[in-house]
Amino acid sequence: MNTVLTPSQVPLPPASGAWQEGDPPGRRRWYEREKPLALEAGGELPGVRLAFETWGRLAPDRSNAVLVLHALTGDSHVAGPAEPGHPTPGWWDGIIGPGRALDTDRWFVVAPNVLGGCQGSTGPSSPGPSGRRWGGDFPFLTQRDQVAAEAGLADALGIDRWALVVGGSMGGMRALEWAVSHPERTDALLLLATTAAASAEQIAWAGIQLRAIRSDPHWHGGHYHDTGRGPHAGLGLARRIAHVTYRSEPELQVRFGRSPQGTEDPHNGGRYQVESYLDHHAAKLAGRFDAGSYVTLCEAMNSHDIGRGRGGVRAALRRVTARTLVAGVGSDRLYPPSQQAELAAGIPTADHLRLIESPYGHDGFLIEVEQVAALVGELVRGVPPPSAPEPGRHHPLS
Ligand SMILES: CC(=O)SCCNC(=O)CCNC(=O)[C@H](O)C(C)(C)COP(=O)(O)OP(=O)(O)OC[C@H]1O[C@@H](n2cnc3c(N)ncnc32)[C@H](O)[C@@H]1OP(=O)(O)O
Ligand SMILES: N[C@@H](CCO)C(=O)O
Repeated sequence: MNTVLTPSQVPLPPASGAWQEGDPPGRRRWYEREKPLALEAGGELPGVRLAFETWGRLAPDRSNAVLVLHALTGDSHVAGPAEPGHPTPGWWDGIIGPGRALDTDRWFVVAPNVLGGCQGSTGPSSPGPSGRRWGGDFPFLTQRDQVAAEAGLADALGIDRWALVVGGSMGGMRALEWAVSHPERTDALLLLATTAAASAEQIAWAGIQLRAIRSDPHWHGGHYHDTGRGPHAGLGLARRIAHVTYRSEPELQVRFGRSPQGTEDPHNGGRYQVESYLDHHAAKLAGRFDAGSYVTLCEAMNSHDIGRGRGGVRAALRRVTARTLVAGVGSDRLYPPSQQAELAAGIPTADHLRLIESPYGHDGFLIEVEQVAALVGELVRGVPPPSAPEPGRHHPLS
């Protein structure tokens, strides 16, 4: 039987870049899959566990469930204050909560940490079948495998269909996969700054980052978790490269220009401000994220092609029946709005393409909370209220 565990029932949290054995689990709970997960590329993954968080209460008719799917280095902590295991407030805190766009007096919001990740879900830093960490033996995953694991979580929660599935960037890939592989379980869909298939340039940027990590002498083919050292330099380099692609050229120019960092002299071994900024983001990620997970997730993103084995992208998009909004960020150079235009044109139930106005580039979908909240509001407006929970009785999952 698939099980859902509360923090006090969790026997051994998997170690990871951010969260080590013995760390307090915060408000996370865990779904444990009974059977191994059959993987798209062949083989299977045993011992699948997904960390997830929920907000609000599931209605008795289970009609008010919303699935929120995070991007590459995000996690299940979408809303709420900093807490044990999550040193920062939720990454979309302004969108989820009482009176907010996803009003938790009305909606039951579920956010899992992705399969292959390092914030409580099974990934390369988790113990494998031998009891040792998977490391470099962790299997290759696709977005479809990740969604298959999430479908198991939905089953365990008793959620037959999502009133809304929301995701940006990598989360948008999984949201789209939900709507294509489970149209009968996806009533509405919000796709932000994402694509139907990873493009050559996206694969190229991720490929360079993978090279950086694998070139680190502490990578050891992915088997570094018990060496006491990790490929932090490689991961930091990968984050620097990625972060430039996440922001826009005008933003970097206006914000940093040619300024030196403090009293440092770039003509004499010192750094420019923008270099210091990237150093900061590199160190921050290396301190909170597992390099093996980064590799697994980047490879899964590179594999993303919604049309694979489905007669191509156009045929796959025609399977979507959810009421859909697609939005891009005007200044996004990594996931350019032309990719979202393809989605909006190809999904029969999609409204016209929306553009988030932002100088921040791809990260605009994380930063422009008010505009994202307006899009969520547009999708959920008009949905009849779910049946109210009986006074004094809480659903066991809420
Ligand atoms: C720790 C966690 O659990 S994070 C939560 C999960 N993570 C995610 O969801 C990933 C998604 N999030 C992100 O990618 C990012 O955090 C974003 C997009 C939300 C950040 O966007 P912004 O708010 O615009 O941050 P910005 O790019 O301006 O960076 C600010 C940081 O740069 C630092 N900084 C700014 N200029 C400089 C400089 N010249 N030198 C060094 N550091 C600098 C700031 O001090 C600040 O540091 P802090 O974040 O440690 O407080
Ligand atoms: N900066 C974000 C967006 C990636 O698409 C992240 O690190 O998850």
